[in-house]
Amino acid sequence: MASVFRPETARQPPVERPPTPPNGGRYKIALCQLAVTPDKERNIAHARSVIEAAADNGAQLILLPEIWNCPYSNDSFPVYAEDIDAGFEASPSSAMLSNVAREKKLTIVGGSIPERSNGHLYNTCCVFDKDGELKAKHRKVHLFDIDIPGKITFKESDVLTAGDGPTIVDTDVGRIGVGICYDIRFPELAMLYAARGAHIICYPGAFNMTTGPAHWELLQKARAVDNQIYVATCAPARDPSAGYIAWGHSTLVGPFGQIVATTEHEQTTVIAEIDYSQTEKIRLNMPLESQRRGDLYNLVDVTRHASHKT
Ligand SMILES: O=C(O)CCC(=O)C(=O)O
Repeated sequence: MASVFRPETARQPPVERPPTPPNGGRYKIALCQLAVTPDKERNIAHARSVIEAAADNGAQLILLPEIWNCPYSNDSFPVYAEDIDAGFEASPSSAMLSNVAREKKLTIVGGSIPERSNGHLYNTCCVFDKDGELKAKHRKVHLFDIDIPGKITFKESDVLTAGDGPTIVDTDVGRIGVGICYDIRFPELAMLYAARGAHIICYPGAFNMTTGPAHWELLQKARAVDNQIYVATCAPARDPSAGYIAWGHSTLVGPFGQIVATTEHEQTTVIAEIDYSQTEKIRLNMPLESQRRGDLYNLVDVTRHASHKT
């Protein structure tokens, strides 16, 4: 029996909010919109230097793009995949993130890389704490399978396996929910994170030249405003010569649905201030959580509509 959505907001008392992180929940986030090449070593070295520069500019939370260590393509995933569970020697991308997190005392939501595990490939985001410890691993739960004829066709499920759970993790900069790119299209995941007390949802992503202009900003604002929560996204920089052309536009959206900071498509780092007291204020001004009518729209009974085939 498949059941994809247990609306904790409707069925359960709200989860106790985690304590506000140090400094009243104020800190800087860096969205590192990296240029990605077919040279993995170069991508890793480049990412490291960008992260170091962001740290030197005061960032405490780093967000990287979806698939930052290789080109985004089904052909590349098996070639560049790393076995993260086999230790850092088997995963140079994770090793670098762990080292730089420890050295610079950063929380890193490490974008995503292709992961190989037990004969499967995943699109995986690793979260590191300021001691360089791997705190969580999110495997993209909704694979990007779309076909808009003449515009964009992609079928991740030809190569990748979907992850089997949401990922929420406590860090020095608060409780973070993680989704990867297409995951942002599914509001239930963001609702679940909000209900579990997340301060911010981070989505590494790589929208394209068709769905990017149509939906990228809209989806970020929707997830933020519905849940009165910070939403951060980070995309690769655009490479017009690549097989898959990314939209870029890494963005931080605040809990009122407002754009706090954003950029165009070139390689850059967006550094922006997060202030969780804003979230508290907006939730007091507009107390959606306590006004929710779970008695009217309890969505537990969705099993007959649910399908999860991977
Ligand atoms: O949802 C979209 O339009 C793009 C998603 C995507 O590019 C991805 O999941 O990698």
